[in-house]
Amino acid sequence: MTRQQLIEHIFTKKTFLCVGLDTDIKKIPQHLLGNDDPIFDFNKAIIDATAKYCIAYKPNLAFYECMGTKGLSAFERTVEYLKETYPDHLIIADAKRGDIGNTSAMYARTFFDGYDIDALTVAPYMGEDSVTPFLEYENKWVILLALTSNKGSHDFQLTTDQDGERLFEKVIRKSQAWGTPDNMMYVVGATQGKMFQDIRMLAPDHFLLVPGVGAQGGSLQEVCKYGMTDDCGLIVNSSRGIIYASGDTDFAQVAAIKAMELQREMATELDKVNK
Ligand SMILES: O=C(O)c1cc(=O)[nH]c(=O)n1[C@@H]1O[C@H](COP(=O)(O)O)[C@@H](O)[C@H]1O
Repeated sequence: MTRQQLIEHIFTKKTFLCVGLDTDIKKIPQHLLGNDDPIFDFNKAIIDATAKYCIAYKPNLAFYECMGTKGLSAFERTVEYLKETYPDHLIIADAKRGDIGNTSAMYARTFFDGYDIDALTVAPYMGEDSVTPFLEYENKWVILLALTSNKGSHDFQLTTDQDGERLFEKVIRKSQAWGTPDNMMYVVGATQGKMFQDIRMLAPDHFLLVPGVGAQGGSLQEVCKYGMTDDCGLIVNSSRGIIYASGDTDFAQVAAIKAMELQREMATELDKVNK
């Protein structure tokens, strides 16, 4: 999906919501557990219920890989279902990959050739040659970790070098020589509040993938106030806050309500942008 297509979907549907498919067999409703593929059935119901309120889905690979071949098969079926039924939705594989160049090339082949997924989260800390193999694919996106939502983001990302530059700033500054706003986004946690201002000074045009609203307590209003651009420039993810809002037979309806609530707030924010 191109940047222009992504922007069009956002302004047409009046949403920049990404629903996180962090599907945990221990958390899905009991009544699905007797099915042949409960993880896929759960995902399908969530997708059908929320598709009109979002522009992206983000399955996190950890939740599938921990179940071995069954989990990977559920992941593959979910991706196939999305591509067949909702081809306009961006699919983000949240795998946080990155390794020496020839190994990164294998990860890129897996996600961009094999699964034909639109976007992949990538860790930047092994440097340029660990990231560039992912950038060789047309109309695919690398989403580089910049300033994450968790407490541990203070351990390294917020530390300063002798010139006063923070590590996340160095990541954003240097990586702009590798990719462009047409093929690279940055992860910035919704919990980072005013830090979005600093990010926008360095990356005024890049899309930001913003996890951390809902279960982690980040504020959508604050993210929009400091991070939104004329092109929106934001994809805001919520996983647990939507998919586990009910643990009962009504889980999909309740997920739809939660997604709709976020979509309405997003529509209000998008109305403030001159487009
Ligand atoms: O890369 C990510 O998506 C990510 C980065 C980050 O800084 N924080 C973060 O929570 N995530 C992911 O975003 C999702 C957040 O899930 P919830 O907290 O349940 O909405 C999980 O899949 C996390 O792995």
